[in-house]
Amino acid sequence: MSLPEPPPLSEPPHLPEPPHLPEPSPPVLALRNLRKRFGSKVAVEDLTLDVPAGTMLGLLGPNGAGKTTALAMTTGLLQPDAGTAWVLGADVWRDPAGAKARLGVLPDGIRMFDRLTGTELLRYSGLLRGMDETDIAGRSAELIGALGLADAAGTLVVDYSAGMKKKIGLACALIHAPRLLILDEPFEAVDPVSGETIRQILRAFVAGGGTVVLSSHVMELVESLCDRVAILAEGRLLAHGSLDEVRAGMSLQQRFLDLVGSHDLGEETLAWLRSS
Ligand SMILES: Nc1ncnc2c1ncn2[C@@H]1O[C@H](COP(=O)(O)OP(=O)(O)OP(=O)(O)O)[C@@H](O)[C@H]1O
Repeated sequence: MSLPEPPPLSEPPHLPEPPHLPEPSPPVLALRNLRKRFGSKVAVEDLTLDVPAGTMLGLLGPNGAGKTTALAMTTGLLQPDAGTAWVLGADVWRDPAGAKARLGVLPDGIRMFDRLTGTELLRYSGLLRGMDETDIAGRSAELIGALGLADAAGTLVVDYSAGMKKKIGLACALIHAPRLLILDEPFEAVDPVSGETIRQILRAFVAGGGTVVLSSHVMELVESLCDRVAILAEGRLLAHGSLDEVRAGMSLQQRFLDLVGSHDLGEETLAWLRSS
């Protein structure tokens, strides 16, 4: 007996081509398992973090959380006990020149060559970066003007106020137009007018494709300026991601307190301070 012919197989339905998704670009900053101890004190433990291009990340944490230690390991200022840091694919510890060429750094408690004037310090920074004199002169004048330091350009940096030192340090970090800025408390001691100028500079830098990592204790500042947040406490990363992911529907302040813990003072604490 002959079997009936099987029905002809229908043509597979024509599926539309999947949309072409761009390859995700590699992170500008990649930290892997960074660790630093000072004696028995764990300053940073197993820190792993990616910072994508064109973003501004706010690094938050209570005093002593490990922020400065983490940023110092990231910028080649402090040798980690373990782990690695890459800046645009360059290993900060194996290829320091490659990494630092793309990096602008404002360290905390900077020891600057403060027997130079502001203009001389900027020129020195530019020369260190291999810039030519004409570019240095043009960019220095622009940075000094933008940061409100024109009247102090010829003054020795040792005679600058804390806020002025912060601003000339920021100018030194910017002069070679880096791709990644790492700024440890850039707004500390800076007056509100200069603070607004710095915000504008950083926003324009990111809009132009640059990437910023900054540490701060000011939640409102991070909330209004940064699109990514990382929270560190006792050397460990408690949360990181986009601002909305980290906030999880709360204010950043509340989320921070929930994560790191707050402590209410009891009625009797410092009772002697009350005058009545
Ligand atoms: N050179 C050092 N020697 C010994 N301990 C250190 C050293 N540097 C930092 N530490 C310790 O490591 C821990 C992390 O300090 P770090 O300065 O990184 O914190 P931070 O988050 O930047 O603090 P802050 O917000 O107060 O500036 C602290 O307990 C600190 O005492």
